[in-house]
Amino acid sequence: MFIEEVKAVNFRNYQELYLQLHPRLNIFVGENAQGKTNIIEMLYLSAMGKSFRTNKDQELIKFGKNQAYTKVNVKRLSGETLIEVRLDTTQKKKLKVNQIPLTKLGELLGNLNVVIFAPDDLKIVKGGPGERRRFIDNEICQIYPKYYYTLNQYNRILQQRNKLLKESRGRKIDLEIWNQQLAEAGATIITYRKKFIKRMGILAKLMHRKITEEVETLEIQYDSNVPFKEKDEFKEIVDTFLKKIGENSSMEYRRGLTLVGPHRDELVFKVNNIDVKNYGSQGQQRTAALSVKLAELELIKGEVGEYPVLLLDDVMSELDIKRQNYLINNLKNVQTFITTTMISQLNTANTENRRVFYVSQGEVRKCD
Ligand SMILES: Nc1ncnc2c1ncn2[C@@H]1O[C@H](COP(=O)(O)OP(=O)(O)OP(=O)(O)O)[C@@H](O)[C@H]1O
Repeated sequence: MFIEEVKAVNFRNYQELYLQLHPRLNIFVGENAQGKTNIIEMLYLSAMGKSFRTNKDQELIKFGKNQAYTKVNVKRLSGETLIEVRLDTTQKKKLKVNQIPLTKLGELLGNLNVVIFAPDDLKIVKGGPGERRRFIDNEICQIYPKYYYTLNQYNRILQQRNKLLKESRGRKIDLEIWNQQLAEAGATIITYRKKFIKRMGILAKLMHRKITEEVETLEIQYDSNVPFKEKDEFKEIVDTFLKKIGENSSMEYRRGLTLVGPHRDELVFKVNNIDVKNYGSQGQQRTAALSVKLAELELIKGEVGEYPVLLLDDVMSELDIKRQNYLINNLKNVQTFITTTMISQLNTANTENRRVFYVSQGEVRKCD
């Protein structure tokens, strides 16, 4: 799939933006703080219904304005999809796909698939477990939109259960119904994560071998808080979940908190058998994160039948020339957006296969 056209009004520092894009490589060049990332953010918003930089939609509206509007045309094997987002300082955002208003954010997911790699993505490897869970959940949502509802449902049950535990002030209360609900929603999440992480691990390992020229081996391990066995299916995971709740019950009452479930899952990245979060070099951490992102391209293609769009925000300067070239020259069938401050950093052998845009103070000019 690829994005053919983009339109935006009063989005961040753009009063009006209209772009016709290259189906393969689009490079946005400009000095700092000119609006390059804002374009990536707008594309991400069209895919995910939210920004990757802020949870506050208001921040996306141009200073001094009350509304913002974005529109992207996506060409897919199945035809064309038009995605519109309307933001308002006084109302909830409105989403439309092919001119039909959506009632839930979840309905947007899957219309435009994107993979983003931004400087912050180093957190996937370097950050806390919450960052890794958020990353995995976002990826699964894109491929299986139903997962989004399960996550919401799980979080609602978790909140309610935590509230009851807190209010009980250490006294035993009847939580049986809540335990069952938590275990079922939780086991659904674990089943999705288990399947996804296994496939992602195989692909990321392959990518990582290529990028490191066969020198290093990446392994990704799903360290679930509910200790399932490899062969376990949903039913067995529910049973293990309930058993673990039973074992931790006294502690839960004491602490007034749910201690069992996928909200405490962890993901471990190992390079040549060493935990890269704690012992890896910066370069190893970055390469591990990049491999995961490239694996996602293949994963999404496997599920939806075509490559997603790749958004590379300001990452080129962090990579050595070999790795930059790998990204630019080996992703031939993937529409890629790159932001950079220096075009000379990029070695794009085939100049016909790309479009370069200069970005300056919220204005974009196409070059060559
Ligand atoms: N809501 C807003 N309204 C108007 N301008 C905004 C808004 N939000 C951010 N900006 C402006 O957008 C600019 C930042 O844009 P962006 O983050 O895309 O920069 P960039 O070109 O990617 O820079 P860098 O190379 O430093 O990453 C800043 O000038 C900022 O003041």
